[in-house]
Amino acid sequence: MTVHDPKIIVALDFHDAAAALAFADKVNPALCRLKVGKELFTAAGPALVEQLVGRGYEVFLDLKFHDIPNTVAQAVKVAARLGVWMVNVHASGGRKMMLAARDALDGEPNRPLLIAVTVLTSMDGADLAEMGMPEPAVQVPLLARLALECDLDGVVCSAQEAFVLKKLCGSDFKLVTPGIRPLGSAAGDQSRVMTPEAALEAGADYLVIGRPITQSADPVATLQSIHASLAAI
Ligand SMILES: O=C(O)c1cc(=O)[nH]c(=O)n1[C@@H]1O[C@H](COP(=O)(O)O)[C@@H](O)[C@H]1O
Repeated sequence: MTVHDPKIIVALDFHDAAAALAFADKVNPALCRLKVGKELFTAAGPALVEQLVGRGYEVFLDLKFHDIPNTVAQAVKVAARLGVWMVNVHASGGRKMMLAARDALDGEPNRPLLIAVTVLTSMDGADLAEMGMPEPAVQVPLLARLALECDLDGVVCSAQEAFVLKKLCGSDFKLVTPGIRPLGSAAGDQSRVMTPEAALEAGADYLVIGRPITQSADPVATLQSIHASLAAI
């Protein structure tokens, strides 16, 4: 199956480069984009990212930078030079941090999309309340507006917030949604979940899916069946 501009970003949450490359060899860049997060990056580092880019994949480097503005700005600049397609920061790092990150990417010949994590999809209202924050339905739009004002390209949010955010932030503002669970798959540590079909219908631009694909007995068949379910939408 070949998909133009695949909406699925597979989270390569593997322990080592060999497992990640074995997965990358089974699929292809027309079928999915790939995400390298903290586990795999800590194990395999920038060399693995460059290998995936070299194989033609659009890579989302998900290191969720959250630090003082200068540190984050320099980190996203280095990420851009790895040739990644997308990189993220935490919106809760604030306006000055996001503006510094955005400015740092100006002039980079291969500027990746810069997006901000709003509220992690593992968190619910009770988690936020004990940190003195309002519920996701309030906090996510607030952080998404801030990211938009900082001229970021989009946010990471739950698909549960996608419909509201598309109206609030406009159709060009990318909504990247983890916490995607096909019917019947375990939620695990995710709280704000949605099926792939409902997420796309709600306005999500990209669906981040990890364990339901990578831990499936036949990951390629699972990926293709999710694509088939999306094709009708
Ligand atoms: O930035 C992310 O990618 C991210 C943000 C978020 O709010 N929630 C979230 O689950 N993620 C990532 O998305 C992936 C979800 O994986 P699964 O829960 O296995 O589908 C993981 O790699 C997470 O690190």
